[in-house]
Amino acid sequence: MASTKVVVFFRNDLRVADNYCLNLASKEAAKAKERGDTVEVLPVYCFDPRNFGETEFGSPKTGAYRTRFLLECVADLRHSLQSLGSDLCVSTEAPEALIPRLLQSDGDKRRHIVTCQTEVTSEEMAADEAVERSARGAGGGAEFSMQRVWGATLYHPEDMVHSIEQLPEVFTKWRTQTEAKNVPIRAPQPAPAKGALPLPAKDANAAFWQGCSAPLPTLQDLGFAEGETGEGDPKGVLPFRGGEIAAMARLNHYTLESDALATYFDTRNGMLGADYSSKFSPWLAAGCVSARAVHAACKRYEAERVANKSTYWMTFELMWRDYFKFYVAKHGARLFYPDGVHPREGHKWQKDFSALAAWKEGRTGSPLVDANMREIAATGFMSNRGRQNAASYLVHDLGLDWRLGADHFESLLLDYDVASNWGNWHALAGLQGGRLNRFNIPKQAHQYDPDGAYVRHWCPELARVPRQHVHAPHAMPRALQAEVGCRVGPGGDYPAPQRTLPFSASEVGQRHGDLGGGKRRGGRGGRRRG
Ligand SMILES: Cc1cc2nc3c(=O)[nH]c(=O)nc-3n(C[C@H](O)[C@H](O)[C@H](O)COP(=O)(O)OP(=O)(O)OC[C@H]3O[C@@H](n4cnc5c(N)ncnc54)[C@H](O)[C@@H]3O)c2cc1C
Repeated sequence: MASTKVVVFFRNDLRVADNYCLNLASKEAAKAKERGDTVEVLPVYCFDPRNFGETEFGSPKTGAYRTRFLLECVADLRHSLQSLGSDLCVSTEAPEALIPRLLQSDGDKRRHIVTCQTEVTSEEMAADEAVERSARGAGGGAEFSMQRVWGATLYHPEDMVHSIEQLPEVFTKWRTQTEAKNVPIRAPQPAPAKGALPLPAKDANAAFWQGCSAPLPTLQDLGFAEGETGEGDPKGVLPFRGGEIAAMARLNHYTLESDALATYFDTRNGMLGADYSSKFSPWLAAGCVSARAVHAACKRYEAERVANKSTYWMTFELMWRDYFKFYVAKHGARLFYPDGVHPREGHKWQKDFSALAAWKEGRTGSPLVDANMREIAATGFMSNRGRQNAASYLVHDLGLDWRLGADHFESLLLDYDVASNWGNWHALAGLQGGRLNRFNIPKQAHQYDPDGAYVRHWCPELARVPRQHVHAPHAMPRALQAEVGCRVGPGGDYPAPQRTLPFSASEVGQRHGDLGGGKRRGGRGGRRRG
């Protein structure tokens, strides 16, 4: 009798519903059974040591908040797989070390399949190439195939107007083409049926069973200090919990339970509270929910409640997420320019580490930037409005290397996604062509935090600063500073503003006109007010 083994190598697709690799495995298992083969489906998750070291700029590659969230996602996935009659083998080894051991077996006629979600970024691609090399050699003559399945986006590349190689360089062009041609969004698929993912016999495949009975690592096993829990400050927008069940609860909350989706267009530039935006991003990034499942929930909401600009806008935002994935897939790697020199502009980015430290710690003297930087440091989350401003400040006001900012976000963000993070930073740094998106921070602060409620939330030293000074406390007379308990400057309660680069003549129009208004993105055609 022949034997088939299918390894499902999970990474950023930590769910059972609408999981293309699990569906592939269940189909392969059904075919093998039909042929009369013995068949094993071996779901695997590795806390890959490469993800728990340091980045090349010296930040923890995966900070404590995201690690805690990830541990919850993996625990939830294991539980869901068990309820389908399957299990999850967990390891702290690199996948290319573990997976070959799962494939070792006796007998002559063997088929080995390793399936994983297609990745488009360098480190992830290198990891699955290493798995492919080691797994191919492991079976001692077994027939081997590595099956990468596209699953991370709303649109499938095969359905698009153009191939990824021909992706328009500008988001708006891609979006309008996609909408004009009515490119279909595939329907989400259900989880495999109970029993569709057969496990090995209990006395076979010891390496697999060992990984299934292994408890999940703790934060300390993954290198975090004693006492580090990865829990964010309760002042954060939401107590994010990892896993598919929590993702579904949030999806239901934002749509049918609270009707927040119906006003999303008007609230999406907020910074305080749970429902100004969907907060789907951490679950999307870990793959606890697919973009297609979010889209399907929005369509259901439209059918049952209301269809308006807000309900459309959620799909619009998911298209941004898609676009960055496709853009990175087209251009490759992390869009790094190794010496910091952009080939088009010959611009040399600065590396002023004391200014960088002040930005990271939220003591730049610009309250909007500081409040946002303190929020991300305390919780692992920051609103889109905050990210746009904090990034613009680092790049255009301080003139620092954009990669230092992207690296810091990579370390801290709960929703870190390689393409969305590096793609947004790259765009904000003005490296995707077209107009430079420099934000006028004081103007943004007055527009999006008119009463200073947000900056006071994260900068308690501004608590008693009057509304008219809250975004520029340094401009308060000394007597008023003393009266409200906020002395500005060295040795005081709040820092004086850092020295920032002047706006150039060509930016003045943007500063006072263009950039004060709607939510914008980098790149030509980035205007966003509908
Ligand atoms: C410098 C910078 C770095 C960023 N890094 C990341 C990141 O690592 N991971 C990440 O998911 N998003 C990133 N974003 C995009 C955006 O800020 C977040 O997706 C959003 O704030 C998450 O909150 P939400 O789920 O409530 O968003 P909502 O406003 O509710 O949007 C719904 C979904 O649309 C997608 N989306 C919205 N805006 C964008 C965008 N600009 N780019 C890509 N997708 C978008 C996200 O999947 C989001 O969950 C970054 C933006 C900037 C400016």
